[in-house]
Amino acid sequence: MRLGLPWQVLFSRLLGTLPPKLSNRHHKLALVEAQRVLTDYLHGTRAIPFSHADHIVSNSPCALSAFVAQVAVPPDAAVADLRRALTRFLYYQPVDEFEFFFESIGLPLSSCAAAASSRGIFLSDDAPLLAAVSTLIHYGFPWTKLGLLYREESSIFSSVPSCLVTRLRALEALGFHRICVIGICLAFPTVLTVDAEPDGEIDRLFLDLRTVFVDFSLAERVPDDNVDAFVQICRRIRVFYDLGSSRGAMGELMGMNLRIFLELDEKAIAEKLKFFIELGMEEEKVGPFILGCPDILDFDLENPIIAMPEYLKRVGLDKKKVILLSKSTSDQLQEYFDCLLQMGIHAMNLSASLRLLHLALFKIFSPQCCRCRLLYSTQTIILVSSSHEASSSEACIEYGFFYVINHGIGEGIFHKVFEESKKFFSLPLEEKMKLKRNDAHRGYTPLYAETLDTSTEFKGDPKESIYIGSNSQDDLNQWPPEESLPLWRATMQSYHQDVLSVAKRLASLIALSLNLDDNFFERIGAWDVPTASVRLLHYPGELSASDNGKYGASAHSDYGIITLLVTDGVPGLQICREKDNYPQLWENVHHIDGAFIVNVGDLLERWTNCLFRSTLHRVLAIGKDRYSVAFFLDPNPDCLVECLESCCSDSQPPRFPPIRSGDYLKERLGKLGIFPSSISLRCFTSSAHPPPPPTSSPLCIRKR
Ligand SMILES: O=C(O)CCC(=O)C(=O)O
Ligand SMILES: [Fe+2]
Repeated sequence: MRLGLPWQVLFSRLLGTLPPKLSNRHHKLALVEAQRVLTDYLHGTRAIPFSHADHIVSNSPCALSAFVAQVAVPPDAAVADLRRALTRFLYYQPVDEFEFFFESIGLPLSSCAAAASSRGIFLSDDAPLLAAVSTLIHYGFPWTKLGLLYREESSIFSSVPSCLVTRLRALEALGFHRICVIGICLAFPTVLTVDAEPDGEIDRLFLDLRTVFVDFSLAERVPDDNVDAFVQICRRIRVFYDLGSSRGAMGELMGMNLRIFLELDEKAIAEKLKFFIELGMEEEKVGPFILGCPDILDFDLENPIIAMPEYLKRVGLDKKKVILLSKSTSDQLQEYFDCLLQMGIHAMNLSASLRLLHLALFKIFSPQCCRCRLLYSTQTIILVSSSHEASSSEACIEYGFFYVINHGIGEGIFHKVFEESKKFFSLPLEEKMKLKRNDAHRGYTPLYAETLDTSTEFKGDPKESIYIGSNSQDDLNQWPPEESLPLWRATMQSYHQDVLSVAKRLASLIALSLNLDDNFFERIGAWDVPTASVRLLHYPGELSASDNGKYGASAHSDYGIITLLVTDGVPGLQICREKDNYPQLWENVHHIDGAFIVNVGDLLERWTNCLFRSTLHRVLAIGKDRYSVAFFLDPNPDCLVECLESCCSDSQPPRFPPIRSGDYLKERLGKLGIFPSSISLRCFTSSAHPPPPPTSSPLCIRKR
């Protein structure tokens, strides 16, 4: 039976003071002596291992004070008398050892009372608990943190030690070092309670943690003896799962946002997640959403005051326009604002603008949304299904990169293309080389055969690819033998046809956004000779030592009108918005299932006099196999590319002379050095290409 604490002691604890039995000096002395006496008692009399006894007593100051308070000693007693009195007291009135134990492992008084209610008072009566504690301490768990495990999963302390060891070793086998394992267990105590089932909750959690700590090298960013830092990081990760994110689906997004887990406050992260949940966003989507546009975490969501220009910037207005508007009168501002409202940003009360702003953000992911802008990140989403010319032009101006969803191509089709692509790239090299890229620019390019950034000292990008040109010039294409890949040809032809139609619709939207007719490109004959190609790419995960410092695809901009890219979800694609800045700032382009990542090519940049930006991009080699499928839409070689009237003025004269698309592409591809300069450009399209030639080139009088 447990002995209750005397009421005076309980009362004094509540008040945080002790009965004034001893003078201050004596009280301190008594505490030191009590610590010694109790440690000896627990070890010598109660047979607790010495190091445990020491941890227990030296980490339980409250229980120790309460103990001293019960012992009647004359205020001027000598040390020897003090010791004798304490020892005698213990002899007649044994202490509740659990109270000391729970306090020492970091559990508050209230929880230790509850936890101890069903136990006796002697720790040695609970052999499984002592065995579990020994196992954990022996592994390296800090004594004072064991409470984190007990509070959540007290069953750990009745587990068979060999099971605990097996679970700890299983974590090590996944590539986590010991301190990292301890951090994971302290933040996710359940992992010590059951073995991971394949594809079960714990297995999927490990998958994410492995991606973050090992693949994205988070573990290397933390001193390897700092358990607290690992616990904190894991607790920040856990916030996402506790608030609805799916285990097993978050690793890469988390890996791309290491800053959040290294720096931000756990509570602040939780508040941001809850903010969107309260707005009505599905819990499962909130985590990916925030990690997809992490700037949100730096923004004060609770503060309802936001300046109008700031607001306009955040709803996606071009910065230059905002600066102009900031100089306008408040009436003009209001007028402009009303105009924005009519464009679909919802009727709003200014004081509630922030809330609505986030509603607008949230809508991006809601299926019924009619207008989509992702306001905080590099990403803009356009729905192709209705006319969104305003958004498409802002996306092209601001970033040169944006996403397109609701384009009508089902994920099943992407899946098939990736499946066939993987089959092709896994053929023996000699088979693939039989389809080596021909003069019509169709066929296979092996690893290292191309360097997109010709200025780099590293030659040969570690990627392989195959081009498939338009169906109408099918005779120029090169197909793998039907016996080895029976579905290949039909899959690629049908994909080509589907994406061509999306790309043309997108080009119409772009034309509309430039105040041109939606059939502008048709009218000028840009599509007369179909010059569009699908390019399947494979970046091998295993790289050789000589690949050190190389990018899967080195920095480049694409040549043509637009590129529509889909990836298998493995990260790596990055863009640099200001290529002339030093150091260059590279931003990740995240994967969105089923969305095309679209970027503007150099010819569209020339057409628009640099209003639309052909953004520098590259692919990191992250040591993982990566597959992507690009679709390049270019104008027919005879098409004249000259500055659009709507894009120049007296103050903004044309920056580039008019040029035939074919001549431009020929010049650029010539610089790649992979084609004889005499080849006809009629039959091939542009592709991923090296960075622009030096400004001395007549073809490229770039200003940005
Ligand atoms: O693989 C990717 O994500 C990008 C490929 C690319 O930029 C290109 O082929 O031009
Ligand atoms: Fe590219």
